[in-house]
Amino acid sequence: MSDTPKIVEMQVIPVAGYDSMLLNIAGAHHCYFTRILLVLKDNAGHTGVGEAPATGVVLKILTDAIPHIVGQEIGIMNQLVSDLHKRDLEENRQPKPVLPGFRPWDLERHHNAVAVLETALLDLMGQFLNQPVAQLLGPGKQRDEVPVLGYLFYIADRQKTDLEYQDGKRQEGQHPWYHLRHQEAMSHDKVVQLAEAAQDKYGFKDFKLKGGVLAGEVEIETVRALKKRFPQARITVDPNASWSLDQAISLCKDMHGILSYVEDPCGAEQGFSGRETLAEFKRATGLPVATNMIANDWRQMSHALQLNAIDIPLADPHYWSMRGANIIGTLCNAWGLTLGCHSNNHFDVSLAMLAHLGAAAPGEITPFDTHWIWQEGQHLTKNPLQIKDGKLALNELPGLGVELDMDAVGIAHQRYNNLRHKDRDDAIAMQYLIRGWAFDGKRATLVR
Ligand SMILES: O=C([O-])C(=O)C[C@H](O)[C@@H](O)C(=O)[O-]
Ligand SMILES: [Mg+2]
Repeated sequence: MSDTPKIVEMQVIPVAGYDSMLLNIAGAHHCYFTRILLVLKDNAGHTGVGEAPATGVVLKILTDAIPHIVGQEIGIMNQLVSDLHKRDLEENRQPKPVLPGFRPWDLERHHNAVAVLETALLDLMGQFLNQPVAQLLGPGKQRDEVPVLGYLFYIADRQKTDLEYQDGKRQEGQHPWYHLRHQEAMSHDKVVQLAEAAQDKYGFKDFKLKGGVLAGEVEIETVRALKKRFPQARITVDPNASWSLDQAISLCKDMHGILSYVEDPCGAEQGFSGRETLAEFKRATGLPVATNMIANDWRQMSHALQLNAIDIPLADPHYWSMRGANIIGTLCNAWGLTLGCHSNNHFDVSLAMLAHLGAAAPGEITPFDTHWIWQEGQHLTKNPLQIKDGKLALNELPGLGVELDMDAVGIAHQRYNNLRHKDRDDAIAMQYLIRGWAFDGKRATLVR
């Protein structure tokens, strides 16, 4: 009946890259971060790719899916994606226990497999139709360039560990960013210095500070220092819901004109859900609220919207999926909200995913999060997109516009295979700084 290319091969390739000792509520980033590449080949000679965070669960779901995908036509991509979604739902039907070690990204895991399959299929479909993925989403391509923000972290002293962090040794003619991103940065001045280097290298107009690390008052001072140095910038802080509602209100109520919006300042407490406390925070401070913690699927989103708890959903295509996140963008545009995008450490396939998502978002968007500046230089594709002038510009190619560099993929895959800990666990590096350190979503990482 139909005549679209058939999928002839599906590969699930876990890969690892280097990271800096970035601090967040869950601890310190390990010297390695891990991702999964999903690679589909069709009988028209095209290769479709997607990237997702690497976890054993997602690897298994994808590997189990191979016999269901190979041999199918890309023309039934919607059905292939929804069948995986249904199988995924079956597996996740049992309510998940909320464990004491439950970290922000644990919420998202089981959606990653569906999202990465959809991305690789969209990439194939785009190549078949000779159109960029952005043209296949919702209203089609709305812009050629997508604004991204400078995502800043406090950085711990890697020399207190025996882990294999890169030292970022200064090299003749190299931009200072490549050195600074590996060095300790725990003071306001050091974070401002990081922002200056990132701004100089990538042209950022806006910044986000990852909080939940030091006392809230100290983090707010860092925000003030950033705003003083970059008065035109939109600045936000994200303590990943570690502040109490009262604390969040008292820290932020006088920050109008300094904080443009606040990301997950507080969360569930005393019998109230995070959606309820964010709604109260918004009413009490009048500051716009962004989230990647309490509106991560349609049911959560409906509660968040009914409570008027959020202004900026950070719709990450790695768990909303490209099309799901695009629908959030459409909803934002129609309802007076603003689309943003969450990220985790990622390679350059994900960078292209963010670019296409942003390019297809109708209306105004807030600059997207991306961790790419911490990884830039470790590409897995030929000619990765560049952040210039604080923006990601789409290339002219169809699909996602990426071509894997299989030598680089092979090295990153070998690196993954050699790892003892393959799933993200920020407690490992953190325990070098504080013996026996354990995650507590309500206590800043270093306030122990
Ligand atoms: O906005 C966020 O919550 C994030 O970017 C989540 C990430 O996992 C971040 O906390 C990190 O990289 O440590
Ligand atoms: Mg966040």
